[in-house]
Amino acid sequence: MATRVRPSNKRCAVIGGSGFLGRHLVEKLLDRGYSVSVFDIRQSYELSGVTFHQGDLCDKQALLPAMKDVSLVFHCASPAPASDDRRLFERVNIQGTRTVIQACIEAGVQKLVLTSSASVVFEGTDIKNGREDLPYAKKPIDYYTETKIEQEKLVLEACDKEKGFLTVAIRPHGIFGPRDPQLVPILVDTARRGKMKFIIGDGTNLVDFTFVENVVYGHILAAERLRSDSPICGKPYHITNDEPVRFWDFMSEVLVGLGYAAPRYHLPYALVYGLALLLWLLALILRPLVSFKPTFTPMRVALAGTHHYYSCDRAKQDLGYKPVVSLKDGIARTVQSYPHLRQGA
Ligand SMILES: NC(=O)C1=CN([C@@H]2O[C@H](COP(=O)(O)OP(=O)(O)OC[C@H]3O[C@@H](n4cnc5c(N)ncnc54)[C@H](OP(=O)(O)O)[C@@H]3O)[C@@H](O)[C@H]2O)C=CC1
Ligand SMILES: CC(C)CCC[C@@H](C)[C@H]1CC[C@H]2C3=C(CC[C@]12C)[C@@]1(C)CCC(=O)C[C@@H]1CC3
Repeated sequence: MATRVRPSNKRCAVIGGSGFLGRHLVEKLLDRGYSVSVFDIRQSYELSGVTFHQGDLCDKQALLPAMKDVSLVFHCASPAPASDDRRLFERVNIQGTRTVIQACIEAGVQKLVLTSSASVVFEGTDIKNGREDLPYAKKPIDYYTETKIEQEKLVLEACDKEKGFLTVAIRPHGIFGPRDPQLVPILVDTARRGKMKFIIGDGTNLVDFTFVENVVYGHILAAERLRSDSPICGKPYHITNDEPVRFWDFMSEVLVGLGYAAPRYHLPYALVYGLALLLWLLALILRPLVSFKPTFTPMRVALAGTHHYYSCDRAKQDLGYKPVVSLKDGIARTVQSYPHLRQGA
């Protein structure tokens, strides 16, 4: 009878490892002596110590080779939140995550770490220092978040100490850093089109923005602390910079760092939200005839005009988490990493 190779605890797989967070995670895992197999729908780089497997995570047969002899899997793949494609979110984030769980169990993987999102509890109204025991949003802000909720439930419910399959979910919020494809590029694009002049509301709302290396650190701590005798099995953890900041101060610092003017004029929140809703409806109705994507979607307006920051006390206590890069340094490193997005470049 063929003996089964015992998976090395320094061999792991990163699903979504070609993406923004995934690639930072892969780089840190290599630094810490892991060998990594990446599974992603695209291959965006080459790196020694990394084996790439290209495929759709909804396809179990494609996933299995990436999990061979692997004891630990990170799942940080998702379609981009900006997409409005409900069926795609359902297929990848819900059905695909079921497939990932089945593949893990079949391949003998012992630990699964999911990248969820703090937004699973956000309904577009203020959250101040929200803890993990807040209920899931009954009215999530968009399809993306709706499917992130189902995805998190699936992964946490799959945790089974008896069977030796352990799971945990990391809930980051507003990830930023070098190579981020959405926050800074969208901000700069909005500024270049002259639309970044206005502050929505009074500008005092506090929000978490989390430097990508802190998010990576939270994932690795969770993976390394995930044992059948640890309190973290089957639980979600907020990972933030633990420095809530005024949304508009953060945006202004990034904009000014890149040579653009900071927004100055205030507009009432209700007015902008109403207009964004109207535009969104119009875009929906006209979709068969013309396709346009409004910059200020109701989701973005809600994120820009309300308080939403989260306590990471549970991560501090159970994981020994503490941010490794301050917000100030994170912003400086991010701004430096985008020379091509500077004003006049
Ligand atoms: N960015 C943020 O602020 C936050 C992100 N998150 C979560 O963090 C995770 C990583 O996000 P981020 O790095 O920003 O996103 P990215 O889009 O940069 O990375 C996701 C990766 O997954 C890939 N992917 C998408 N669909 C599939 C599929 N069917 N099969 C295999 N791979 C697929 C993407 O490919 P392609 O690009 O071709 O689609 C991409 O390479 C996600 O789960 C997201 O929900 C949570 C909170 C905040
Ligand atoms: C046009 C402007 C008013 C604002 C531009 C910045 C936004 C693109 C970002 C500000 C907060 C970000 C955020 C996310 C995406 C990018 C922002 C809207 C997420 C929705 C990404 C996915 C998540 O899971 C939650 C994030 C919350 C914060």
